This record gives sequence, C-alpha cells and structure tokens, in this order.
Amino acid sequence: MPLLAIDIGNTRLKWALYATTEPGAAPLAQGAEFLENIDKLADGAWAQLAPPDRMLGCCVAADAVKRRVEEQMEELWDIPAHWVVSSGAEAGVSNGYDHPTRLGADRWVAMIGARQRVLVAGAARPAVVVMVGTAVTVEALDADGHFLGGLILPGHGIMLRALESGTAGLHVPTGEVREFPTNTSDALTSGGTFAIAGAIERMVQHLRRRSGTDPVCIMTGGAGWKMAPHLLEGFELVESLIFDGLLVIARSRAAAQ
Ligand SMILES: Nc1ncnc2c1ncn2[C@@H]1O[C@H](COP(=O)(O)OP(=O)(O)O)[C@@H](O)[C@H]1O
Ligand SMILES: CC(C)(COP(=O)(O)O)[C@@H](O)C(=O)NCCC(=O)O
Ligand SMILES: [K+]
Repeated sequence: MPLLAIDIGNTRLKWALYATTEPGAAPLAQGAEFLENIDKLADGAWAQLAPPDRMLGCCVAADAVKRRVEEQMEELWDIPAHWVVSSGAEAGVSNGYDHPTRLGADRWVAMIGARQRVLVAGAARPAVVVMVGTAVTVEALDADGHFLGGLILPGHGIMLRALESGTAGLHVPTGEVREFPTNTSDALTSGGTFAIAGAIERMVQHLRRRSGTDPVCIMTGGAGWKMAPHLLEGFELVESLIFDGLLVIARSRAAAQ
C-alpha cells in the first residue's frame, strides 16, 4: 500500500514515498522542490515513482499552490489528495489552540510525529517541538500529549529581508554566528540565530516550570541544521518529523475504519 506523503511549506514542497506506514519505515524515494518548480513534478521526480495508492499531505502555502500539486498528481495517478486539517484531537494529541482549525497543519502534524517519538522512547514526558523553516515555530506539548501553545517568529531569511528593507545601511553578505560580532554581516547573522535560540530557550523554561520536569527537545525543518549548534538545550534533530507525523495519522485513520 504505497503512501505518498507531502509537506508544503512557504518555501519548499517536501515529499516521500513509503511502502508501509510502520513507524521508522525508510522511504522508498523522497525529494524537495522550491515552490516555483512544483509544476514540473509530474515530468520530473514523480515520473519514475512506483504508483502510490494513497496520499496524505499537509499544506500551509496558498490554496493555489495546493491545487497545482493536485494537478501534478492527476497527471500521473488516479488517487484522491487528502490534506490534514488541524482539529481538536488526533492520533493521541489534543489541541489547546483557541480555534484548533486555525493552527498550521504542519505544526499539528509535527507535534503528532513528536508525540510518537516521545512514547516510543519510554515514559510519557513533555516536549518542545521546534520547526525552522520559512518561519520558526516553537510548540509546547505536555506529558499527556496536550498542545499547550506555541510561538511563531520570523525565520532567518525573513529577518534579514525585513532589516534590509527597513534600513539604509544593512545590505551585506551572510556572515558567521559569533558571540561578539565585530562586523555588520556577523552582527546580522548572529542576531537572527540568537533571536531564535532565545525564543526556544524561553519556551523550554516555560514548559519546565509548568510541568516540573525536563522536556524532550525535538527540532526539524530545512534550516534546523543551522540552529542546532547554537542551542543550549540538547535538541534532537529529526529531519523526517512531519513525515513521521503523517505516517502516524495515516495509520491511526486506517485503524479507525
Ligand atoms: N539546501 C537548502 N535548500 C532550501 N532551503 C534551505 C537549504 N538549506 C537551508 N535552507 C533553509 O531552509 C528554509 C526552508 O526550509 P523548509 O523547511 O523547506 O521551509 P518551509 O517548510 O517553510 O517551506 C529556507 O528558508 C532556508 O533558510
Ligand atoms: C506558522 C506558519 C507560517 C509556518 O510556516 P512554514 O515556516 O512551515 O512555511 C504556518 O504554520 C501557518 O501558516 N500557520 C497558521 C497560523 C497558526 O499556526 O497560528
Ligand atoms: K514547514
């Protein structure tokens, strides 16, 4: 029962083809495309795939992007596109958002993937789940799998572009992350990195105070590797977190049928 899993963010579409929904299954094939290239998927990366017989995705990009992806699928396969919508509860995670359906589907799916990793590792513990993509999100899950709330902040690229467009003198190449930056490039790169690191550390503190125990810390997203060396807390970098979450959801929905 090959499953095509798709994660559409504001910068890139990531996809992976799985033979089964077993936890930890390695994908048969996977790839990523910038959104400007998604109209070539049917003629390119997807052309040679073993045909999937189901698809499950999450999308936080515009509806027009989602439709373009559905068109690429229709060119090759006769399967419906199923997109996850955040809800009050799914696959063992409950949603504390004021309006559960307004929570970004990528955030919801990542938390469902993280919750499974926490439970597979042993006793139920609270978790901080960080995604570093176009934007950065920092979520708090309690030991019962309840989403307490989360932060949204600009990613590296948006921070730099905002500073460039809002000032006269900040047009410089990318710099290095330094504790004490001594040039404009390093000051900007370090400022962005430590802004994100600071937000993450605060959420870890908040959750530790709220739950009285050390949370599990999990990070994912295209720019996660940039942040990993600069965090005080021990974060596990899990590239496949959204796909893990999509597999959990696919399995739990199939079991409920
Ligand atoms: N090789 C790379 N290709 C694309 N993005 C990269 C790469 N390396 C780092 N990045 C960073 O990752 C971000 C995109 O991450 P991604 O998780 O795909 O974002 P989104 O889910 O918002 O589309 C970019 O904003 C960029 O800063
Ligand atoms: C926060 C996000 C923009 C993150 O998008 P990304 O960086 O993954 O492209 C996305 O999850 C979103 O549009 N969320 C809806 C608003 C919310 O979650 O409250
Ligand atoms: K994303």
